[in-house]
Amino acid sequence: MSGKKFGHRNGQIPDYNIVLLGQIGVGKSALTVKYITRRFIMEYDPNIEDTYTKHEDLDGTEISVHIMDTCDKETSDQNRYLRWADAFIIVYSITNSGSFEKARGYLQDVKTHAKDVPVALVGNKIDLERYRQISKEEGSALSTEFDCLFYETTAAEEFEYVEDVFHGVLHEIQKERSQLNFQPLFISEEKFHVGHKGARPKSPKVIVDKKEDKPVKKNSTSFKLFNKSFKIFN
Ligand SMILES: Nc1nc2c(ncn2[C@@H]2O[C@H](COP(=O)(O)OP(=O)(O)OP(=O)(O)O)[C@@H](O)[C@H]2O)c(=O)[nH]1
Repeated sequence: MSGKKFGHRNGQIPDYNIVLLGQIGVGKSALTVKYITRRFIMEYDPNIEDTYTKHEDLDGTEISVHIMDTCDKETSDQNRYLRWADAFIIVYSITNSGSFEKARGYLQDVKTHAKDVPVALVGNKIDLERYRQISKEEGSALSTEFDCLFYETTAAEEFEYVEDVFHGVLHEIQKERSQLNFQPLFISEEKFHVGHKGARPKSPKVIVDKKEDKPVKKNSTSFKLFNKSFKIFN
């Protein structure tokens, strides 16, 4: 325990919210559960959308990682995650070219509606190399087009494949936040601005602590609005 930093504000452990998006069957649940439990579990109910929590040590600082494993439905409301996310992981399967096209659609949506939020494009199932339909070069080119991180991975083999993805994304969030700390914070009646970026309020969310296997409700953070605009320097 010694030498570990606990949070950065009010002694609280900082939250890192990650949303996984992608076509059904690409392995969003498998990647999430592998990251949380280090185990590969074969089957999940595709209709369940959960938020999982894991405590992490990020370069000696304790953080809470919250992962929303979405289910891909035409009717689903993007607002539930767009404003909540600190980062997105957009998953496709390297064995399914349709899922790659779907990933492109998600990249377009996220880059349009959640500008400046870190994004990683992830090609999953590289253990199934013999069924590959999307080359690494195609994946990399798409990530360059959308200026985001790129990984190929598998939930079915070593934990490190999955850990690399999540740690890369967590570091990206950390980088983004440290840049924001040096920018002026504007508070207006309408909305918050941190520098040129809109701050994302915390949505009410249900945390499923897999250790305890029961949902834990978290209160939403309330914001106090002022009549006038203030400029605060951190
Ligand atoms: N071989 C292999 N199979 C995988 C991998 N990741 C997931 N799968 C399998 O692919 C199927 C779909 O995985 P899910 O994790 O359920 O996919 P999802 O994206 O969450 O999709 P839904 O749960 O249907 O919303 C399951 O049978 C998994 O066991 C992987 O990296 N390699």
